[in-house]
Amino acid sequence: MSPSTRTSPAGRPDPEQAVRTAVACGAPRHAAYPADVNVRATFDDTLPAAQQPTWPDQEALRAASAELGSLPPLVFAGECDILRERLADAAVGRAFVLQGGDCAEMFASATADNIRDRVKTILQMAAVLTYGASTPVVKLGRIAGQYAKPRSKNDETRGEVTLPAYRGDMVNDFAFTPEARTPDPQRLVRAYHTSAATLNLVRAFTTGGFADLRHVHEWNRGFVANSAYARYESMAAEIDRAMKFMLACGVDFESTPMSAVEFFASHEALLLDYERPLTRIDSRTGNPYAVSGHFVWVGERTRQLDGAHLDFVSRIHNPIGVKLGPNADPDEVLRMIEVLDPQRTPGRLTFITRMGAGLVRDRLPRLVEKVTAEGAQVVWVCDPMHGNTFESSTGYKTREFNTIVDEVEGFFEVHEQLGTVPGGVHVELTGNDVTECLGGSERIIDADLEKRYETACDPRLNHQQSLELAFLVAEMLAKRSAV
Ligand SMILES: O=C[C@H](O)[C@H](O)COP(=O)(O)O
Ligand SMILES: C=C(OP(=O)(O)O)C(=O)O
Ligand SMILES: [Mn+2]
Repeated sequence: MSPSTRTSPAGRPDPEQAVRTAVACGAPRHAAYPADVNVRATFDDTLPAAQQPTWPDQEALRAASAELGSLPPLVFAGECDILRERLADAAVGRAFVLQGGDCAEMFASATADNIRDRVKTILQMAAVLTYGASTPVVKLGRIAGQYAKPRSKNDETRGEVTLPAYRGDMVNDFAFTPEARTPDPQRLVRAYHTSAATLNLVRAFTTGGFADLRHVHEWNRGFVANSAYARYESMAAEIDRAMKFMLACGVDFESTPMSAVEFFASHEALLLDYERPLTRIDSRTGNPYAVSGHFVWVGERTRQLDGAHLDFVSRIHNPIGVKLGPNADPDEVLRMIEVLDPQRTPGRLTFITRMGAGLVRDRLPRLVEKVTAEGAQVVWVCDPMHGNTFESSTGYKTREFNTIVDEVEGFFEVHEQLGTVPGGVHVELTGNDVTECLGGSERIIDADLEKRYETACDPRLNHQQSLELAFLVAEMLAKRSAV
């Protein structure tokens, strides 16, 4: 029997063998996947993968992986292609990206109210940013898949007790008991189903009338009606006039994009035991896509050039991101571009920089200069959260609102000086009135943090702080488009 016709024990053509044969015959890597093959077979399992859990039960892991491999995709490859086109616009300043949501989603928090309030917050921010930027805003949730966390320590100690660190609901439970902290592969399957339910509701909210710009604008007027936010009243009034102008011109507010908006799902592609079985061949093109979300990114702790995460995202055709911290080496970043975007496909690659407010003006320019000189047209997105985390005097992991704003300002200044495009912002936020980040016009102080500190990992901007940030970023954008 020739290798290409060898059959699996079930009597069907052996897909893994077909892939091996195609690769051996010199087929390019992406063309090597026959259309009905689960591409898992082709990932390089020998590469080091940082930040993976130690699953105690390998048999249970195999079962969970097989189950994930048989479940339908959460997103359609065609939607990922549309997002890539939107991101291509953001790379050249014809759109602006707003990426936001929880640091760590939790199964128990995937309720209708929580999902609605998060979507509502993002829609409100997007409306303000659209006005400031005078361009469409690409709405990208950290949602429906953000269930795995990299950690700086493997263990957590409380008093005399040391247990494995919480690594996200996809891996273990936040409760501090040995049972809860033991990684359980069935959680991978639960993450899939919770993501499916979340995405279903997100799609309903964003296409079923909830996102009508007239409602969104009314919510924003409610926000500025609070005297704490009076300084944003003039921009809200300008938007009001613009809305009335559109109405007078006969703009149909029932139609797309005034009422049904595009909303995309993203998360960190951290857990390869989740991402690999959820990678599928697009029947239209024969190309592999991660179908766990429209956009996935590789985090600061897992972006090693010879590591399994960059290898994974190099093989999928989704638009992808890589986080870059203050120690990112410009030459390393150029090599990343070669691996991840060899064809220089517009919208394919986003760099999400998280330098810290104190370093952004010093460290970002050399990266942007080198990448630009190379001719790569990436999207530059500012994550002003992850470089600005510290422990409060009361022992909470927190961030200061003004420092977050300062990093975004630094990001805009750098791009202004270099004549390059600030393509978007990436924030950890919730629609709830939590007290996790300090400051903002509500003046949250250290002593407030204990009142509603609900995050399972990093501190999020609450609803009001998120809107306030949107108004401030809109002002920065408006200043830019005015010159
Ligand atoms: O977003 C995630 C955190 O920054 C990351 O998980 C590290 O957090 P840790 O230092 O609490 O482990
Ligand atoms: C872990 C995260 O970020 P980073 O990889 O930038 O630290 C995150 O986005 O939650
Ligand atoms: Mn985080």
